[in-house]
Amino acid sequence: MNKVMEKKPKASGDKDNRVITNSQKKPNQLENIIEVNDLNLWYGSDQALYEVNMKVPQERVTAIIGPSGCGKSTFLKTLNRMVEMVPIVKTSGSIKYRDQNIFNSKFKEEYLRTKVGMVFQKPNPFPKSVYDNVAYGPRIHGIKKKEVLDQIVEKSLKDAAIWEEVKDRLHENAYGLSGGQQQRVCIARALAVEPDVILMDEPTSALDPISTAKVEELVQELKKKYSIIIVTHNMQQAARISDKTAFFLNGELIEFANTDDLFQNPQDKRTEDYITGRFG
Ligand SMILES: Nc1ncnc2c1ncn2[C@@H]1O[C@H](COP(=O)(O)OP(=O)(O)OP(=O)(O)O)[C@@H](O)[C@H]1O
Repeated sequence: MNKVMEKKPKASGDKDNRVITNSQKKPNQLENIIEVNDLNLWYGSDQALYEVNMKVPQERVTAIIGPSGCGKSTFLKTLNRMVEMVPIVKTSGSIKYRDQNIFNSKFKEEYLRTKVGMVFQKPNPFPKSVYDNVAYGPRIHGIKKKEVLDQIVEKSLKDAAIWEEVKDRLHENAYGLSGGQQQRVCIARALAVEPDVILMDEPTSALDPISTAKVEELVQELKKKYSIIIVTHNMQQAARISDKTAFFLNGELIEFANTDDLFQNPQDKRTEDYITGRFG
């Protein structure tokens, strides 16, 4: 049974390869928007997550790191129950979103998906105009008035830092945009239904360095209003943009701490080995 390590000062260790972070935040002082308690998950008879406990702070960036196959994406997709689209999935434990257990039968999945939005690894705009991509969710929620939709589209595109680039191309197909622009349109699409939490599954892994930098900057802006949980293979990225970092290994949450602490003073030898590049 895995419990996250308690923080204690560490005497020594090889720090040569460690990632240096610049976050000065104190996320522990914030309210937690999501609380995961004793979460286990199985794909059929194969267990993929073991007794995960995590409190996700509000309006901060939480990074999920760990080697391939350790359960990062599974964990992320469990937070909005998208993982249950795989019919053989079973879970135990609880995940509370604003103090309500999302596994409770009374908790509406559509509401959860609105409040806990998701952005995927590869930009996946619909084969529609930029405008229709962003207006898609609000229209499903019954908003029909053009002026209201216009406002939502503009605000969402502005919040996703893509408005200036697309304001004259709103009615062109989103497929005509660059990959980085498409990803920000997808972020705008997620924002248009007013989520609280945005799950990002390696959102920059298909992007070039300039587009990656823009999305990273955007994440820093978005955390003023949203809570962000981001899976990344890139430890430098986790160190640059996150306030808290969770290290997963073989389906267990090995360590969850303020990003500075996790990278500079890991409490578990496995975390230290991973962040110093000894495996993974
Ligand atoms: N749809 C599925 N059906 C069965 N097993 C699955 C399914 N999706 C993932 N798994 C298994 O669950 C475990 C965790 O996979 P997951 O994709 O969550 O890891 P990950 O850390 O996100 O990996 P990566 O970094 O390579 O994307 C792996 O053993 C994987 O084979």
